[in-house]
Amino acid sequence: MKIGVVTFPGTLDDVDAQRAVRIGGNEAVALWHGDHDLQGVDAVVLPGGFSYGDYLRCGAISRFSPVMTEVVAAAEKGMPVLGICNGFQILCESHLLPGALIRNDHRKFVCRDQVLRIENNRTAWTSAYAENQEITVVLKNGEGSYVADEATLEMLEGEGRVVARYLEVNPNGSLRDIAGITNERGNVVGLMPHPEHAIEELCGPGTEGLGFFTSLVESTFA
Ligand SMILES: NC(=O)CC[C@H](N)C(=O)O
Repeated sequence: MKIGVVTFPGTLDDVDAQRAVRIGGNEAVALWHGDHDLQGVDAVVLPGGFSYGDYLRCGAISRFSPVMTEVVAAAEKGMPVLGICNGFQILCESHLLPGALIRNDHRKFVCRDQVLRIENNRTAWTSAYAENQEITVVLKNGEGSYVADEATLEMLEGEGRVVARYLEVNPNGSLRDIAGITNERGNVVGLMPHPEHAIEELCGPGTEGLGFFTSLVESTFA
């Protein structure tokens, strides 16, 4: 599959995401924030970083990039989109996912290996995992605390749309330990931790993040 990886001014993890896409058996296509078309890709990854310097709120400016008009339109038609960390923030700002990411409750940037439970393996990006599989990946953010109103949280829980939950430690004050969510259709996933940094034994905490990049090959969304 051809997976586009978008670079915004200030993006940090686009090259790692492209590498993860390739190691996952897909072709990586570099997309730019100013692009007006998606070059025929089958799916898009919005990678982590500090797009537009995190001004206003993380992701608040990127949401208005030309490429996001295309990504939102394609996602609404069912194209798989994965937002990692800053990408998750952009997806919430774009209203492709509900809720928001706000400053960590302890007010410090956090960087650690984080254990997660994959609670929904029926999405385009998580089908390679077993239900409730526990994985360890990297977490690094300043504004990673997931918040939503009670009704939205109940809806997400009731519809099984919590994709991943923090285990052992809640690193940022996210409500209900939420680390990642999906939209109703399961094609759009936002995840605060970074699976693209856990794909090779040589660096990072093992290879348990790779499933996010191999799922699409087998997925019914493909
Ligand atoms: N690793 C990231 O993508 C960081 C996202 C964002 N800049 C934050 O600090 O929360």
